[in-house]
Amino acid sequence: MSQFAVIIPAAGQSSRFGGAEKKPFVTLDGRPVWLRSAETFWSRDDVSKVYIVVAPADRDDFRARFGHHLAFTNAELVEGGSERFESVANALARVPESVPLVAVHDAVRPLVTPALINAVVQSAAEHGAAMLAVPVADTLKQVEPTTNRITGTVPRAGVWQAQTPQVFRRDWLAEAYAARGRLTVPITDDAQLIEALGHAVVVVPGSPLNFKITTRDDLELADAVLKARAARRREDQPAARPFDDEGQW
Ligand SMILES: Nc1ccn([C@@H]2O[C@H](COP(=O)(O)OP(=O)(O)OP(=O)(O)O)[C@@H](O)[C@H]2O)c(=O)n1
Ligand SMILES: C[C@](O)(CO)[C@H](O)COP(=O)(O)O
Repeated sequence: MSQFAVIIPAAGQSSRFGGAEKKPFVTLDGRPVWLRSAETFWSRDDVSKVYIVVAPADRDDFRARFGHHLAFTNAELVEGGSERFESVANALARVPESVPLVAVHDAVRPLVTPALINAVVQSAAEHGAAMLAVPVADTLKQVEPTTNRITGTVPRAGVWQAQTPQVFRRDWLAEAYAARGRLTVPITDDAQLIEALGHAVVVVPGSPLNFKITTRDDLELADAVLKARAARRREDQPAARPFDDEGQW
């Protein structure tokens, strides 16, 4: 598997999440959300470095609360920007040219699995650019925001919901970010910039369980998934063998 750097943007304002605690820093089944996302990467032999992007206002608090988690890892803190793509750009500037691939993974997608990461990194190594996504399952409606009235139904054939990781050749991503000023539409994911360069981005089937924590309900869902996974692991363990009369197995 190709070596790759990982950018974990965690510098957003969590406005849809609400509350005092930003969503990457809340505890999810005993561990911070951002840590669950980052450790799935930094435990891998094929990861060169993990760049954790944190808002300047959160930096000191992050170091005080979570700095010990970064010890003995290949993680580095990077300053975030006001937009997600600015946060990614700040980290991308730190990735050496010698690193062939860069994965960008939302800090608030803590349920990503090694199998999903393997699949999307393998595809990016073959095609230059790949991302996880799931086909839209619900009917999509266009809604007028001031009246909440439906103004149309969006054809969903061929429509997929983007996830992360999104993985790219480092040179393509650097070129795309250098050219991002030419885009006049909101930039909500990194693949959009690669598409604008004219490179094909390959979609790799993700999982509905690799969802982004956006609202409080998502946190509750993520907690339930983790508890269900833990219960399944306990069930899959061989039953402890009883000792015989002589205390022998
Ligand atoms: N300026 C930003 C905006 C977002 N992010 C990160 O990008 C990921 C996906 O963004 P999103 O879910 O939109 O997070 P927020 O921007 O915090 O959410 P909201 O739009 O509700 O404020 C999150 O891990 C978020 O921390 C970031 O690093 N820098
Ligand atoms: C990158 C992303 O998670 C792909 O679905 C999404 O675009 C992030 O958007 P957000 O508004 O920054 O959450």
